[in-house]
Amino acid sequence: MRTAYTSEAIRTAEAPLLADGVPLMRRAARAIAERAAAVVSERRAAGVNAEVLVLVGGGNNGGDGLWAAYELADFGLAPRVLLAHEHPHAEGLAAARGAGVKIDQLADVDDVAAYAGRFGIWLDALAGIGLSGPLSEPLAGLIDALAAERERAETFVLAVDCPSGLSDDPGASLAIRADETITFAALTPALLLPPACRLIGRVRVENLGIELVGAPAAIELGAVELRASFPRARHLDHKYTRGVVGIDAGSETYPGAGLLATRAALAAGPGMVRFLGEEGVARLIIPAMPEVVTAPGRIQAALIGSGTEGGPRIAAALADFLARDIPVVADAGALTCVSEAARDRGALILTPHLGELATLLGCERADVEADPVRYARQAAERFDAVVVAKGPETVIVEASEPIVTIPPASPYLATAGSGDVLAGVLAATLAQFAARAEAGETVPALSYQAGIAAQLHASAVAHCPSAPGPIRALDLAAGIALALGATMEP
Ligand SMILES: NC(=O)C1=CN([C@@H]2O[C@H](COP(=O)(O)OP(=O)(O)OC[C@H]3O[C@@H](n4cnc5c(N)ncnc54)[C@H](O)[C@@H]3O)[C@@H](O)[C@H]2O)[C@@H](O)CC1
Ligand SMILES: Nc1ncnc2c1ncn2[C@@H]1O[C@H](COP(=O)(O)OP(=O)(O)O)[C@@H](O)[C@H]1O
Ligand SMILES: [K+]
Repeated sequence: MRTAYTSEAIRTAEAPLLADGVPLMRRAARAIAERAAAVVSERRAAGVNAEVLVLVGGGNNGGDGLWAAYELADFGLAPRVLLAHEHPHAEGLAAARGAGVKIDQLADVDDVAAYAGRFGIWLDALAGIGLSGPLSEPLAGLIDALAAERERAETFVLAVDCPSGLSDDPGASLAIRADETITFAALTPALLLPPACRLIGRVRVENLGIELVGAPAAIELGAVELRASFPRARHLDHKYTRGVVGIDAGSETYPGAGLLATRAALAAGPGMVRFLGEEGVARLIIPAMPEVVTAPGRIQAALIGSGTEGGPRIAAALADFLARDIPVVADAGALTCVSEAARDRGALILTPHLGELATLLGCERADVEADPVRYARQAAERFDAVVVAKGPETVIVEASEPIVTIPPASPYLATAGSGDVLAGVLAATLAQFAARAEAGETVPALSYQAGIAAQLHASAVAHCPSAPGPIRALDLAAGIALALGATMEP
């Protein structure tokens, strides 16, 4: 599991070490310089420009850069420094000067893009976790110019702590895209969450002995958590203790969604799947999946809406499910039926893709794509719900819990029916955790459970016969059972 902490939490954790005089900056600089030296060697071997420019801002991030320049000079690599601030870190500057590093002032440079473009490697140490508020000038203009030049010249960028401009806010986008980021203490939310996480390249965390305390701001669940947390059948289980899921999905227009969601729910291993949707869809499901039960009865979690366009019947069925005080996944058409007022009811889990999230909030899709976390948070608050925002990255928001995401999944998941499969897996997963909770066991938060389900969905791709190529949703549904089986191997 990867975790991200706010810059405030990181500062708090650093404070006692700094008070004890632990040389954190020197350690950070050493790690950066070692990695930069390795990049120099690789580029020299490839016969490409390996001249190093260190971009230095006014805070301790710039201090890291100056000390890294000192170390690089010590390695005999003759880096150059561009000071973007009038008052850079004094000790770092003295050390770099003392080591013979050539230093330029931004004010003396006519065309900064042309100047920086002469170097093959940039160390971006303009700003780190000390950034407060939106970027102001002259830093904003400098980053903008260098971000464009970097794409033109195919410079290798090594970000110090974070691409300058990104720390806490994953919606920030003004930054120089990095090939690699070396971050200290811990990841910050922007390094883990979209869209900022797309700008950081390969990331390594140099902990420097800094111990973070308290809950992280965001977590990334992966294969390890899927294996460790997914409920397994036990000797004394019967079908009701394994979890029963109710599904109302599919319609005359989109019957396939009902089939896919039901097939995926079965594959995710609950004790029973009850199909409670339209009769016409049930008539297709039963011959294909005879283990599905159509009789009403007890359920421990529900899915409603995949393959429907909402409307009064879905709205009433959603209200019925919620009145049972069980977790209810509202997908696709059911998203048009959720109301802000609902209280005293079971947990509501919304699974919008980014277009549906925009519709739900009455805003533009482009705005949601530019900052999915912010809008998922808004929806979670407004509808008192857990929001699973689907897209190139999955972002799951629940009040008072860390934001949950999963590692990058195959883009072939972007295929019709893939969301129906996720909805089925999610409801079946929630039913299994709910059954455990009923038995008195402590279970993780719903957002964590949903993250486990999303990871199972993503893992199923590798079990499709056509993987790593394009997949079809029906194979994905079958792949769920195979993925789950693989995680249960001893
Ligand atoms: N606390 C420590 O001693 C350690 C800190 N480290 C480094 O220090 C960094 C944090 O240092 P600082 O707290 O000095 O802060 P930073 O160096 O990250 O940022 C401060 C600089 O950004 C500018 N700035 C802030 N907000 C701005 C805005 N909205 N628009 C434009 N410019 C803005 C400030 O004028 C200042 O020049 C970390 O990211 C890390 O790189 C590491 O050396 C490890 C130890
Ligand atoms: N580019 C991508 N990379 C990885 N996963 C993606 C990408 N685009 C979409 N997905 C995933 O594919 C699924 C698509 O769901 P959805 O849009 O509801 O599809 P549908 O309604 O057609 O079934 C979601 O789980 C989403 O996170
Ligand atoms: K930086």
